[in-house]
Amino acid sequence: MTPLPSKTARTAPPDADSHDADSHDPRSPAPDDPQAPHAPHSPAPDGPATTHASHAAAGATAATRPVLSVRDVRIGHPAGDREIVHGVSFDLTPGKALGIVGESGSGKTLTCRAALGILPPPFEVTAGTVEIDGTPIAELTPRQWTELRGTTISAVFQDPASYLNPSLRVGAQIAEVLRVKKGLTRREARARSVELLRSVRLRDPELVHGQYPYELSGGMLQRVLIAAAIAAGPRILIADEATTALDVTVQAEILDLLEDLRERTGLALVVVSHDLAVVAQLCDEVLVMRGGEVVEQGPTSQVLHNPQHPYTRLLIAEHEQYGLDRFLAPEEAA
Ligand SMILES: Nc1ncnc2c1ncn2[C@@H]1O[C@H](COP(=O)(O)OP(=O)(O)OP(=O)(O)O)[C@@H](O)[C@H]1O
Repeated sequence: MTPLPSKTARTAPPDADSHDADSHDPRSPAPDDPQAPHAPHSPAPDGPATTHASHAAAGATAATRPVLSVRDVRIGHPAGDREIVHGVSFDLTPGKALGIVGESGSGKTLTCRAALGILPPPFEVTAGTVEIDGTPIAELTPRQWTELRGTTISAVFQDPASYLNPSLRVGAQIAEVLRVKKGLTRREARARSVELLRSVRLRDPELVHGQYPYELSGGMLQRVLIAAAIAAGPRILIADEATTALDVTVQAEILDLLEDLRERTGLALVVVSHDLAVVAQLCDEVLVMRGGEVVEQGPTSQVLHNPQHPYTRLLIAEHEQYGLDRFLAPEEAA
């Protein structure tokens, strides 16, 4: 657990540049075309404790129109008749951040993977819809997915080393994203990838650009992966336990970086973390999962200060042992 000040108490230095930089795990395999069936949204009969306000489509402006909309998504193994995630709904508008917390195995990662169209077989979205920019992802062709990934939606997962090609210099891997996704020339891509490495606050970006993954620490690799993930200027970034393996100082720097991107570029964030401190710092809204169910959902300060579900209270109680009050702003600590 990482005691950190709340997002209202932190300010991010405006030095990072990235929004028209780029994208996604350069080595990640092109996922299959998600042909998951989808059904019209219907409210869960016994839904979570929630203060989540759904967006009225009519009259929504660009700023209030969700870039990512998840509607009662259920994930399971159709052949085995086994449902793992029992209905998740949220809307994410530009510049907003949603935190997903909950116990191990509660379905956080599968929910993210469903939104990215990369559910591991044999799992499928068995009901509900995911829309990116108003388009149901179940209708996307593989080619459309290829275009969207990195440029509209991108992701950073734990264990960055497994997402980078060990035999290629890291700069070349970011440059490749820029060439493929942004059509930059080799020279432009190199310059831009150095800029990106600088934007994620790597101290000697020129040097790092020419290094191989094995030459970098875990924190440096995670920054490289973030640089790759934002290189094509995505509008949505899913960070799944992206800072979990890092030491406290590096974690704080990366959270600052994400917050900065969100504020400066309108990047919409989904942050999966077991750490309520991370969510308190970054997220406007939080969704609490347990056993594949959303047990509580609402504005972060409200959920953390006035939890309605016993499991949320338990999570908070566990964190309080580590000083929850230290990462909540005084005015929030009602
Ligand atoms: N590739 C897979 N093959 C088989 N089962 C899987 C796979 N991925 C996830 N599961 C199962 O699906 C359930 C939900 O997993 P998921 O990874 O979404 O949980 P999580 O909340 O992200 O957990 P954690 O916090 O430990 O990462 C778990 O029971 C898990 O064992």
